[in-house]
Amino acid sequence: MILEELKRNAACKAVEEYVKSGMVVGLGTGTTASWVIRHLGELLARGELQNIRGISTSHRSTSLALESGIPLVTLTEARPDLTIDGADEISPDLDLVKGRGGALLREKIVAAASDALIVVADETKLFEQLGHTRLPVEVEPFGWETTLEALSSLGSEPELRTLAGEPVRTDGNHYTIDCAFGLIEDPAALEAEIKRIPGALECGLFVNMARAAVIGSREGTRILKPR
Ligand SMILES: O=C(CO)[C@H](O)[C@H](O)COP(=O)(O)O
Repeated sequence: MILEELKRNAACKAVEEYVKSGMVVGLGTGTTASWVIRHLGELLARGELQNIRGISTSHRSTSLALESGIPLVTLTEARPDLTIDGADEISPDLDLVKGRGGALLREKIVAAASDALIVVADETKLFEQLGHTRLPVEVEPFGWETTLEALSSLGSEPELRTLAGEPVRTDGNHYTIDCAFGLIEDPAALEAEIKRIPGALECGLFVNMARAAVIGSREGTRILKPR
């Protein structure tokens, strides 16, 4: 089974298990979250779900939601009953690393405003400990070099995210610094340390936020709860 099928299976199961008619749903960003948006659109078109409104976490997800026929609202108008989003790493406590897709600040704002966060992923995202991939930190472009130095002094190897030699801009017009910390012993403590840096707007550690993870694997799709 190819990875894309595992992501799709997880996304469809999460929608069918957790989304009820009338809900406001936070729409994540990334390839797995895209399957969530498509499946929500299909169920709405078939009348199996009704009166769903989405709150999007990125321009990409906004375009896909509108193409899929999902009416969108903003956080000014409503709060999500739940958010379904992908992740780059998932620990047994369901702590997460997110942000490889460049939307972590808006994703965290929407997830924090939701009654529940449900993660969707394929089985390659499960780890005993977080820190196998670089931890993304969304930063203010002004003085980003000093923010990079501060992230380095926390013990990471930080790297500004670039494309064709230019800094990549998030939807909020910020930069992202990807930090190699190695294995992370205490995600909550690291998150707190990073957030003390003035130019660091938000980091990709989502600690104690996910209520469940729906995981697509070759043996089937399963739902994990925090350990
Ligand atoms: O955090 C994210 C975007 O900021 C994504 O949810 C994360 O990178 C996972 O993406 P994918 O489902 O494409 O593997």
